[in-house]
Amino acid sequence: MKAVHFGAGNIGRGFIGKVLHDNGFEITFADVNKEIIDALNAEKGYTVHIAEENGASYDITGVSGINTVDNPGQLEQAVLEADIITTAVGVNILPIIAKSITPHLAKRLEDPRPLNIIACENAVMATDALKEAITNETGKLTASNIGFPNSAVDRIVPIQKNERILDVKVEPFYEWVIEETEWAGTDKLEGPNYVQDLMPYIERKLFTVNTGHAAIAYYGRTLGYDTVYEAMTDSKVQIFLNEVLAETQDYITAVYDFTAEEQEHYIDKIIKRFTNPHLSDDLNRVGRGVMRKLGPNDRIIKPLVYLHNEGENHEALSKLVMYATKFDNTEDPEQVEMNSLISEKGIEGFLTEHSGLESDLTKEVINTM
Ligand SMILES: NC(=O)C1=CN([C@@H]2O[C@H](COP(=O)(O)OP(=O)(O)OC[C@H]3O[C@@H](n4cnc5c(N)ncnc54)[C@H](O)[C@@H]3O)[C@@H](O)[C@H]2O)C=CC1
Ligand SMILES: O=P(O)(O)OC[C@H]1O[C@](O)(CO)[C@@H](O)[C@@H]1O
Repeated sequence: MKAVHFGAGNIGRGFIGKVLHDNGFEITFADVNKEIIDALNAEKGYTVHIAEENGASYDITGVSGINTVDNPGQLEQAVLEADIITTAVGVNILPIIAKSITPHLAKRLEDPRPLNIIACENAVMATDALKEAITNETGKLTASNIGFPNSAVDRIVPIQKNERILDVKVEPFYEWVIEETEWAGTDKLEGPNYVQDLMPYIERKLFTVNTGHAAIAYYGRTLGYDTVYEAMTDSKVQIFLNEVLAETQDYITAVYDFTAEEQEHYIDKIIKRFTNPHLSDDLNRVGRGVMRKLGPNDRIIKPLVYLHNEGENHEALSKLVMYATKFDNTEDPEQVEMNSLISEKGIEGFLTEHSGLESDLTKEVINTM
């Protein structure tokens, strides 16, 4: 069984690569990072270290790399042989990945073996976005051997520097939930959970793990912290995190069938993950892509707008919007763009135009500070 995985970064190597390897796949990583691809081709393997006391280490073998900048032609053979294509590149990059896959797809689909294509990104229904970008180029795909399951991926993998460039340290917890209805073929992966309806799982994850993380990053930075672990030692951050997650709990339990008790249990588990002393996770990583994170369907604005419309408490999420607009990671191009939009249009103009907030909610958000 062969896999092509786009994005040989932290999640690619540390999470998706490990699951595919454990399922017996030979993995070809496709990436624009020459150093990583050269190392994959030289080493043919790497080690995943679990970040806990006496944590285990797992050798991932049978891997290779394609540099999609220097050798895009090598993708053809890899796609033709693939049983699965996955991505972990960042949701904004998916249209570029679509352009890499599309030229080889028709020929691959003449082969009756099932092909599943799955985007493993932090966004609601990211595979749908990848599928749309692909079908914009190919027109409607009628082959019955192709599946585009959406998925939710959850494993904290900080930016890190290791002695061996490919090795990667990951938290012990992981969850990969896949949309069963869209899966092509009968051979499923061991490890992921397959569900009929993904929305409850993806929104619960995005609006708990990722909203919570955003709260630590954006508020923690205003208090001068650099890492999640440091910020979580401050009771002000803990209190704010609890307030934010109580609000998103109201969203999750109102919109889906999770009970308050189930959600509280889920939150407890996640807060423990945020205080893992064996991981050092930079607030700049957790807060990266600030414009994406302030988008209408992302982790802050969607639950905020819902709670506002329902007349429910949304004060902590409103403050979180303001902390996000004050983030200061000028190495992130999205931060630079946001700063320039805010100086041109003001916070009010930015939140109305970019986040899609109605003017009454925009005013309310601004007045929380
Ligand atoms: N790190 C984490 O804890 C988690 C990250 N995610 C999501 O996983 C995705 C990847 O995140 P990370 O692995 O942390 O990022 P990363 O920055 O470590 O890896 C992304 C990789 O994609 C590559 N890439 C960029 N443009 C590309 C292109 N055009 N073609 C091929 N490769 C390209 C980069 O060179 C890099 O190696 C993101 O959507 C993120 O939101 C999801 C859950 C956890
Ligand atoms: O990867 P993104 O969407 O930029 O956001 C970082 C978030 O994703 C994670 O990497 C994993 O879920 C979290 O650490 C964090 O909440």
